Amino acid sequence: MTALLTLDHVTVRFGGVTALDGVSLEVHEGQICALIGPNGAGKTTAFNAISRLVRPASGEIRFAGRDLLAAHPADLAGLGIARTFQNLALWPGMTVLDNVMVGRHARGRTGFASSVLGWPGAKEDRELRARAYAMLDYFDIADVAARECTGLPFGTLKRVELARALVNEPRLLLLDEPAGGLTHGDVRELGELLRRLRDERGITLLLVEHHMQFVMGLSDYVFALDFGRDLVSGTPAELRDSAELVEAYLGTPV
Ligand SMILES: Nc1ncnc2c1ncn2[C@@H]1O[C@H](COP(=O)(O)OP(=O)(O)OP(=O)(O)O)[C@@H](O)[C@H]1O
Repeated sequence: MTALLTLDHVTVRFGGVTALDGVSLEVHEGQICALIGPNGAGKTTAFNAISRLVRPASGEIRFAGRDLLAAHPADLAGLGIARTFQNLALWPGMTVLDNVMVGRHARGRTGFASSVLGWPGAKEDRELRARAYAMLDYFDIADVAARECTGLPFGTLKRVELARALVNEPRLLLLDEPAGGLTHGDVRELGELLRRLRDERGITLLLVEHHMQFVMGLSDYVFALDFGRDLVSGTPAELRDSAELVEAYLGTPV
């Protein structure tokens, strides 16, 4: 299997705090992988390093054979990487459709303003609109396309964020706590949806998640961090009885 994403001894420091300390991991094409670990373990920092929001002090990050640390952060969408955020990063006063269309501007020639404001002239704009609708349809939320995000149920907004990330047709999707704040039923549906994304669209997924049952039921491979370091990694079956993992979570059974 080919590694799509590789972190090789990545260290990130914030002043005197070492948030990541020589972390290494490999995500293979077509896998659903999870990054787990107690609060402050460095999971979000790892995501931020991959997304080029923070710069590692040392180490390498490679994506599809390219040195990601040499790429400009604005190029990530073009390279095929998309992400969602722990706290929804949607524009509340904009419609669902416009929020999804904004996700596409990084790849098209049509600018941000013309995408959002609907300036004329754009064959590309019409195609973008059609793509955004298709994504909303895929996520079963096409009926709220014209609604403002304000006031929509949290589970729906999570789907809007997913649709926005996917409208760029990424190869790798980074999901920061996708199950956070969802109801039991929403979590189950999300799991099915993510599996379909992998199976039907070939998208590789890396998620940061605290919901252990969700992680262990969904992932092909799991990486656990603790205090910014690699703790253990393996398939959910391999990790189920991991003493290190149980200890890291202070005795909480996983
Ligand atoms: N911008 C920052 N400035 C200073 N310290 C930071 C910054 N971001 C993260 N840290 C520190 O780095 C460490 C790792 O934080 P990080 O948010 O990556 O952990 P996490 O595993 O995602 O935690 P959680 O599960 O609570 O989201 C923590 O000690 C945190 O306080």
